[in-house]
Amino acid sequence: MLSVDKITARRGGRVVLRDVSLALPAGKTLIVLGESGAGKSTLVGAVLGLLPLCAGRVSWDAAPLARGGAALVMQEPRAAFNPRLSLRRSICEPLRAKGLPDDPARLTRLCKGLELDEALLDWRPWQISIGEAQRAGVLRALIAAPPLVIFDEPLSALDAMTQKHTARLIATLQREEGFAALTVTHDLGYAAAHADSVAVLRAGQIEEAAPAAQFFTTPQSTYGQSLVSAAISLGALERRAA
Ligand SMILES: Nc1ncnc2c1ncn2[C@@H]1O[C@H](COP(=O)(O)OP(=O)(O)OP(=O)(O)O)[C@@H](O)[C@H]1O
Repeated sequence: MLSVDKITARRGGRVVLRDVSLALPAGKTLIVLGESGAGKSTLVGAVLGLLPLCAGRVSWDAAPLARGGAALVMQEPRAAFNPRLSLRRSICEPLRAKGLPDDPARLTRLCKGLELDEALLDWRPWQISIGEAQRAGVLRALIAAPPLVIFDEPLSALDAMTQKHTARLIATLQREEGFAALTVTHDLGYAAAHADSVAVLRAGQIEEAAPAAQFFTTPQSTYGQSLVSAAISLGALERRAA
């Protein structure tokens, strides 16, 4: 279980996360919603241990989150890859970082799950489509079987059809692999379809945290209510309503 306990973090001398607490059980999906500048990327950096904390603690099963214990899937699919290296080389890098041998059987299984032609792995990242690069990024995140995967706006660079397809593949793999997913997004439709729980971040603080079913039917905070009603009027919550 991921526990984020009252963390406070600064950027450029300014406090941009204050007293943030979150809990995410193994195998579940917690979606953090928030407008631009709310502190979502800072939260991701803090959970990954990339930013020093002014206060608080991030732990997995009550111990500090180990190096390699969390993997990141970034918004810009090709950013995860060194353009000079084959995808295969970059994808297997998390195994090498953990001192593990390459695992061709697992690579083949994950490629199948992500509907990614394994032959593409010998190409460079700029030679494949954005949708393929995004799935290759998910493959790289999962290859060393981290207990926690952080998705930072994972689908926003994709067109609507590719978004739906990739989201479905990720959800199936999550059921098979059992990783916890911490996903930050602006996309309430995605959150309604995939979250077990939701946290709303606003100006660096948690405005509301609730099980997804509760949040989308009876949001408690004024900001949560405005998010849900805006999403309903834009038709982004159709799937949950259906
Ligand atoms: N390196 C930095 N130096 C100073 N301030 C920063 C730095 N990085 C981020 N900030 C500020 O911290 C606040 C939170 O930024 P953050 O990137 O975490 O927000 P976000 O919710 O991820 O936004 P977006 O959705 O636009 O990516 C913002 O006000 C931002 O301007």
